[in-house]
Amino acid sequence: MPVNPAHTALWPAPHASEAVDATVHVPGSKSVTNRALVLASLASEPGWLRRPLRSRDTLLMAAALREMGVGIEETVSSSSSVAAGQDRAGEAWRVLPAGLRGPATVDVGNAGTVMRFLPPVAALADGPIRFDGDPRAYERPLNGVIDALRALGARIDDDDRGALPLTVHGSGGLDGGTVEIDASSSSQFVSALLLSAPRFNQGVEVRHVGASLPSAPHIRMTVDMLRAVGAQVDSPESGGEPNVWRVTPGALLGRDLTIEPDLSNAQPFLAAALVTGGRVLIPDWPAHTTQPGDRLREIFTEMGGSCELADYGLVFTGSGSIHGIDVDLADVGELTPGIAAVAALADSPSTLRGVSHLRLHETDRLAALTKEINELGGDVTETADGLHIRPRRLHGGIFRTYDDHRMATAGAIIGLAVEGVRIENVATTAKTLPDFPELWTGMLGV
Ligand SMILES: O=C(O)C1=C[C@@H](OP(=O)(O)O)[C@@H](O)[C@H](O)C1
Ligand SMILES: C=C(OP(=O)(O)O)C(=O)O
Repeated sequence: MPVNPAHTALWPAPHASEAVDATVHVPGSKSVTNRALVLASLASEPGWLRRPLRSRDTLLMAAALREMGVGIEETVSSSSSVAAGQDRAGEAWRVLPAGLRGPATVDVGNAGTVMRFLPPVAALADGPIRFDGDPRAYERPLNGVIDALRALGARIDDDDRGALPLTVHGSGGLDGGTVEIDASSSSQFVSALLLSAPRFNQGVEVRHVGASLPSAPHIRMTVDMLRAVGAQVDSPESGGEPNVWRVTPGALLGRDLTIEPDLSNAQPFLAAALVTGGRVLIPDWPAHTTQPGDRLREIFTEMGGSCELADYGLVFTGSGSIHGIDVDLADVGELTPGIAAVAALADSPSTLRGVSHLRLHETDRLAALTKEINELGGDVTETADGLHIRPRRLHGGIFRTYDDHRMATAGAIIGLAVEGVRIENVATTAKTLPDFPELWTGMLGV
């Protein structure tokens, strides 16, 4: 876990001297925004994304699609068809699909969604598309996407490591068909193949053959969003075979979609209510969603809070007590850092299971959480598939983030309860939540 010397600035994490009582408007979902951008780019007519997330991961996605020829216009919507309040930020993206073409170069940064969702799009383009990214992106698994695309008819040059950098030699179309993949290291392999599949000549049948499959809600999000733009998809949830998805070839509709708030990015704010015995309202929390962050209502309730979901949003209230939890997080792995931070402050031990694949996320999250919480006096041990966390009295110190946005927000949660926590490179939250420091201090009224 190398530390980037350019990112050693220290941010004094605010300590909460009283219970928080705040309303926090959380920006749009990364996962929904980046799927919506891909689907709108593959559609046969223009579409709108309203309240898109503007963060490093989504701006990289938009830039990459533009590089391949798609028009993505920034608009301040004054359309009378937009319901009052729908466009609070006054911002939307109008997506104008066009013939996809190379040569082009895509910078994936360290965005799993960009590095996995776009090679299948590139296979549909006419011309070579080169993919490159952050050093960490070279270490993140991509073999499931590369091998599957080759099996479906694509020509790809890589260095045989099954990872970045690589060039997809698009030939203007892809045969498609049936493919077996092992997606145990990332659900994004499945999502990637499904998202572009309506444009493959034969569509696709994806058969996952690995031992386990993380992040099932994210695959359901892919299936739901495909269906919402007119794709025909068979999935295990709709009565199909387990671990098999089929997408029929066909044209996609351009939609007018308002992006839901990012519920995984709501996590630190809900955690603040839990840790301080306070209350936080997150407006626009969806009544029905495939976002994994919705599981926080149940997980943080078990850890000591209570919540009320109403038309206007979610009110989450802490009780003043924080309890440990024994929980399988395989479906909701991206919530692990925030849960670990709360667990370190609880009144009993926790066991977090089912998340060995987090070792291949933005950083090795199991190692990073163990090291950083223990450096503040904690008692965390790594298991084969998660963490054991025995709460101890913590002290201040530096909390390193390893270029991982969720490490930064985890450190901020601990800082609420522990004086003198300083977070290295809080700016790394720009990956999915550039406004995090302002939202955090705004919530605390400091
Ligand atoms: O499809 C998506 O939008 C995501 C899927 C998950 O990836 P993994 O299955 O690789 O964990 C999740 O952790 C990531 O933050 C977003
Ligand atoms: C794992 C994550 O991101 P990515 O989309 O880069 O995989 C995350 O946001 O927690």
